[in-house]
Amino acid sequence: MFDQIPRQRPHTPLLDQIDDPAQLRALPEKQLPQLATELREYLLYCVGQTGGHFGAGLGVVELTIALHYIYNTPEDRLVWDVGHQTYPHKILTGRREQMLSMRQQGGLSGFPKRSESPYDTFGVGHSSTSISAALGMALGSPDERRVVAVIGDGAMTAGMAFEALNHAAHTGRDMLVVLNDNRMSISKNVGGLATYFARILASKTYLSMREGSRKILSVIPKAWQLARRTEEHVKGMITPGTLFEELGFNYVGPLDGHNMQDLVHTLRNLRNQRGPQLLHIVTTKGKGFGPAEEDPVGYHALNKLEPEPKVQVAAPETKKKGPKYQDIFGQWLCDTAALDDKLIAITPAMCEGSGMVDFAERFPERYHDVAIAEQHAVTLAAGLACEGQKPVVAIYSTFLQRGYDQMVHDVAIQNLDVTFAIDRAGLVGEDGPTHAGSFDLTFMRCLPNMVIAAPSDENECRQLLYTAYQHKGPAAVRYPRGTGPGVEIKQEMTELPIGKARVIREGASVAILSFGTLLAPAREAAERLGATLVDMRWVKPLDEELINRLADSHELLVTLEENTIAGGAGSAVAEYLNQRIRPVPLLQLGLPDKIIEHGKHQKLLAEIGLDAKGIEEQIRRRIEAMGNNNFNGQAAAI
Ligand SMILES: Cc1ncc(C[n+]2csc(CCOP(=O)(O)OP(=O)(O)O)c2C)c(N)n1
Ligand SMILES: CC(=O)[C@@H](O)[C@H](O)COP(=O)(O)O
Ligand SMILES: [Mg+2]
Repeated sequence: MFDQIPRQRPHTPLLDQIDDPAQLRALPEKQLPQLATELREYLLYCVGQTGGHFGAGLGVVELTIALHYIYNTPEDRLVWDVGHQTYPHKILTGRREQMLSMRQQGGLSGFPKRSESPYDTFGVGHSSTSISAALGMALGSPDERRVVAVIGDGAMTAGMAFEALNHAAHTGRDMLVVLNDNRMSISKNVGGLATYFARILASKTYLSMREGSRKILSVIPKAWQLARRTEEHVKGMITPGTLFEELGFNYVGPLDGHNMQDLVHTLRNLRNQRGPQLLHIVTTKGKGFGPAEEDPVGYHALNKLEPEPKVQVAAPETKKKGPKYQDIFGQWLCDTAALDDKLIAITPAMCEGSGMVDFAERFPERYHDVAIAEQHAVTLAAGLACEGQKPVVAIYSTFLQRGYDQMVHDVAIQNLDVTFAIDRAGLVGEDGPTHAGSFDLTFMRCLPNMVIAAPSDENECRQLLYTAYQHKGPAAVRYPRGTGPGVEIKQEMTELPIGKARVIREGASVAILSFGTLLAPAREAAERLGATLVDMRWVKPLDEELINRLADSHELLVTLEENTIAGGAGSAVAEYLNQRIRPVPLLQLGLPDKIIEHGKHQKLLAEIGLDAKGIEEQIRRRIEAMGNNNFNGQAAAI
């Protein structure tokens, strides 16, 4: 057990010999526990240096070694669910010396990524895709290939996982699903499935008998079939794997997921079993690092350790960071719930990240963590709205993609009073493209009945959340990961006019129409260009009266959004301008139509021209392209 995160690279002589799993498979089995110790210590050191996902990887150190030891990876396919637990996998598959580049621009992705390694068989990041992908690989491969999906108890709560289990059983294809049950999602895992798993683990009779039989089994593999027949006779008494058995899987478990010998022997047996197999292992999230075992929520992810101070110096007065947008939402939620008992808040397993811990504690009867079930979260809200409640769905932009049909079919078409608080809108930095909220303005803007707000700062976020909540119909407010520019937040909540923008500065020739939090860099660019600057506030409905006025009095309109340009807020303005008799040149700035890899958020924005300098430069290039003689405006002269 480690209780400190090593700040110097630990001595790992055995691990240093493993540059690929073939070298791992050449080790005598008795050396595997030592390898696990070294791998765990190296993982602690690396994540201490870089930050990133932490507890989940510690929990699968033994499993990762056993899987690569028994399966002929990458020929045999190993598909990880979510993928936040794959740092040990990356270390063992040739990337040990690249780990200090984790989640940095140009460095390793924090999730499996096909372009990064042949051992990363499937790109993940969103949960519950592993069984589907693994089955697809199995059906698309020669029979002799073995395919394994590793899915957590949290990811197993998503409907998609059961869609895949259902089909896998139908096909009867040989495959293994390893259910890594640590009783944790990011928060504690919730729901009937979690309770069911807990009952299995608590069934002492089952465990002692199975433990006993497995002890025999592990040394006499041939007895495996005999014991299974024996077990059939007692199955009536004990129902640990019933759920999966009834779905057509052969259930094996629960197994101690940190017992290397059991894992190796059981996987060796299972590798040769025909048909769909499910191995249920029990692990501890954060295993081997005391503080993470004690606080698996807090150690789900880790910021990189501050370098140890050479000498104790008073920390310089650094600018106090403002609150995170998630906490502005959480505060608004509690304040509004105190005023309106019809408010019910829903999160699909992202309580902490959505800023809802306080709300959950203060209003437990009006708080629903529905587990990893975004589709259900949205339609649950629709059902609540049918009964006159005022549900608020707190959801990351990227995860809302999973509940889009429900947003269309169950909320927008029925014009139900559901408020969507959409966090992580825009680029999210180190989590990369699987987690970026790049598309929500595009996929929501086309829905009838929706109103969509894009606040530009912390106070606007609070006021627009209040306004959207008061609106009697489907309403969305999208805001980014992290903190804002640090404006004063008015406690008083005011209902703002829907579809009305606010002019920030009057200029000439160029008018910048900013949608959301890029208003800060836009302000700098506008001042340098002498341009008009507008905080549009609403993507839908647009402030058409103002757009007309600006189009009549400026030579170039510029839209700005941290959403894909394709179909985004700027496209809404373009569609509106197309109706005018006198056209006006329009420049749409936003996320380009390409995958933007992981890296520091501000650096990524600068690279795509969405920092102040880039915005100004893109506008100047457009002015030049218009031909300065056609452009009499002041901006051309600067
Ligand atoms: C569709 C989707 N929703 C939410 C998340 C956020 N998320 C990342 S990890 C995680 C918990 C996963 O729990 P589990 O599968 O049990 O893995 P563990 O962290 O316990 O190893 C969640 C909710 C996600 N990645 N994908
Ligand atoms: C793996 C996963 O999907 C979550 O852990 C996600 O990375 C959380 O993102 P935030 O750090 O923005 O809450
Ligand atoms: Mg879990």
